[in-house]
Amino acid sequence: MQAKRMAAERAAQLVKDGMAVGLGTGSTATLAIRALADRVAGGLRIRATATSERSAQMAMQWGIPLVSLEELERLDLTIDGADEVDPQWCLIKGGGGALLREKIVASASAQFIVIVDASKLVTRLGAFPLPVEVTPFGHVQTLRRLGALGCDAALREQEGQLYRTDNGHYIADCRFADGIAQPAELELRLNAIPGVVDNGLFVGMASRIIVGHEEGAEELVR
Ligand SMILES: O=C[C@H](O)[C@H](O)[C@H](O)COP(=O)(O)O
Repeated sequence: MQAKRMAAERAAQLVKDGMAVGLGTGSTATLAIRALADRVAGGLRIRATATSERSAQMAMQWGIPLVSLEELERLDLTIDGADEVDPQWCLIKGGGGALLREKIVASASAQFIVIVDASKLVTRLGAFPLPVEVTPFGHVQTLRRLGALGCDAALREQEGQLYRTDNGHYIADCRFADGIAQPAELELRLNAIPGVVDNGLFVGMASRIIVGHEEGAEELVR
């Protein structure tokens, strides 16, 4: 947790007065929301929009002024975690089920700051099952077509029920036995399947990657 905190606190320092900020989802993003809340309590003036109901709840509780994405022309910066980061800065996200809103918010941001601990750095994506958000309608067909792309696709469950995202969809966690060789191509192929709303591959989106360690944080250089 300390390493995640180091990355989160470094990212929170990048936020300047007057910025519109996207708040990510997950344990690392939560630490960034906390760090930002402390800065807001100290006088920083920002407007923020959240990538999940959970993050919105925390931000509200901790005194960060929230607006809907629709009220913002653009975002200056979004801070979010990731499940895997490869050497080309391609990401897998969605372990917490928030990938769709995360991708919408990140793509509306001038800067997308990714915060991770070193355990998230991989040479090839795919040891972490790729989350794909699918519509409940037709999901059996959709999963079949996902499987035809060479993965084992299983619907995510939570407490014995099918997991539902904040958008009311299911998540199919897709395991590719040999990992993901071509993330950019796979992202497009997945999204071309009817019934797929979006997938957790984030390609060419990260502006900065901050890696936390026990004693500090470093920025990856490309
Ligand atoms: O849907 C969740 C997000 O993509 C998270 O940012 C991702 O799963 C990383 O979460 P954590 O910081 O808890 O490892």
